Amino acid sequence: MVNVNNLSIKFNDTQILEDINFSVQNGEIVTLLGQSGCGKTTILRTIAGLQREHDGNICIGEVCVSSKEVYKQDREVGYIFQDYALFPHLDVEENISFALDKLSRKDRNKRVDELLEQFDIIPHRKKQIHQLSGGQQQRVAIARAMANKPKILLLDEPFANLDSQLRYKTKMWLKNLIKKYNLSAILVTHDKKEALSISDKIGIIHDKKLLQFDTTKAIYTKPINYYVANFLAEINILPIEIIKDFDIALSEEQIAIIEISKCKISNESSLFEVEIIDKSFCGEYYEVLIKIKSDKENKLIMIKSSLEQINLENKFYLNIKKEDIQIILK
Ligand SMILES: Nc1ncnc2c1ncn2[C@@H]1O[C@H](COP(=O)(O)OP(=O)(O)OP(=O)(O)O)[C@@H](O)[C@H]1O
Repeated sequence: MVNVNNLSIKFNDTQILEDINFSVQNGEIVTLLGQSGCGKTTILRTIAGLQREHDGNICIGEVCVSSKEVYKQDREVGYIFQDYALFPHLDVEENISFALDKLSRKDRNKRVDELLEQFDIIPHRKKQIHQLSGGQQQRVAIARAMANKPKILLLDEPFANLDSQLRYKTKMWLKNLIKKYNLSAILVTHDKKEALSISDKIGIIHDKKLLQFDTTKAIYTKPINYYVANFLAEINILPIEIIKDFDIALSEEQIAIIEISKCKISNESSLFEVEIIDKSFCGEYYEVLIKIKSDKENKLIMIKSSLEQINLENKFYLNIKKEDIQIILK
């Protein structure tokens, strides 16, 4: 289990992270999501003991490891770097055994053999790193990170260098590995689909703060504000015209949103006759920008539609359900 308590970090007087709090249970996968440069990697580095200057505390299991007191080699953390950080001058076997320098030669060889077998890389044991595919390099990096049987696995953009087929397989494989060994895993990505599909919990970082930290389902269905909602889902902000007609009351701080997938157009009459402003062919569907004809704000609404069932010569309408509308903070 990992607890991050009141973590704040400055680089050269610039505040990067402020008062970050979250915890990861054993067997749990937590993903930190946020735009490039928001501080995700810095959090992983701090937990691993690589970023030593910080305020606040990191606890691993029962032990609170202020970075200066418990060094990285004693933290029981396996870190898989974004570029894998394998040693190019060492072969696969040597890369893995590098992490096991505290063991006797006999025990080290035994553990390397176990890892090569477990991660299905026996045929590659004598290969140099440049002779491996991206997927094989990643397995070597994970084998090295797992060599000392860590309690915590930190993964920085683990799928970034893999093609889409391999991404899917690796995601399932990694999820099973984390659950099998009951690890606390923290994953960093800026890919929201990846985060939703692999995580038990998600944290959204923005403007130095952890805006929301919750189970995947809760954060998706009950985002605390527009930033979180827009980060995780494809949404429309509804124009006042619609809000009034649905008899929804909004305060100054609130907006009404709806997922793009819940917005349809058809020739079936509704209160909202629409016109098409633009459409783009995207293969399986068109992205269609529409506007409610009577909307004086001229707010554009995005929908995805095959446009097949619609006769665009006739009047057509926006069909949405009141129960699909969410009221959130701006
Ligand atoms: N050692 C350092 N010294 C000074 N600034 C740093 C240092 N490490 C990181 N930063 C800065 O801190 C900010 C956060 O960096 P970090 O790598 O944690 O972001 P990130 O969210 O992981 O980004 P990305 O998604 O692009 O990898 C960036 O502005 C970066 O330039």
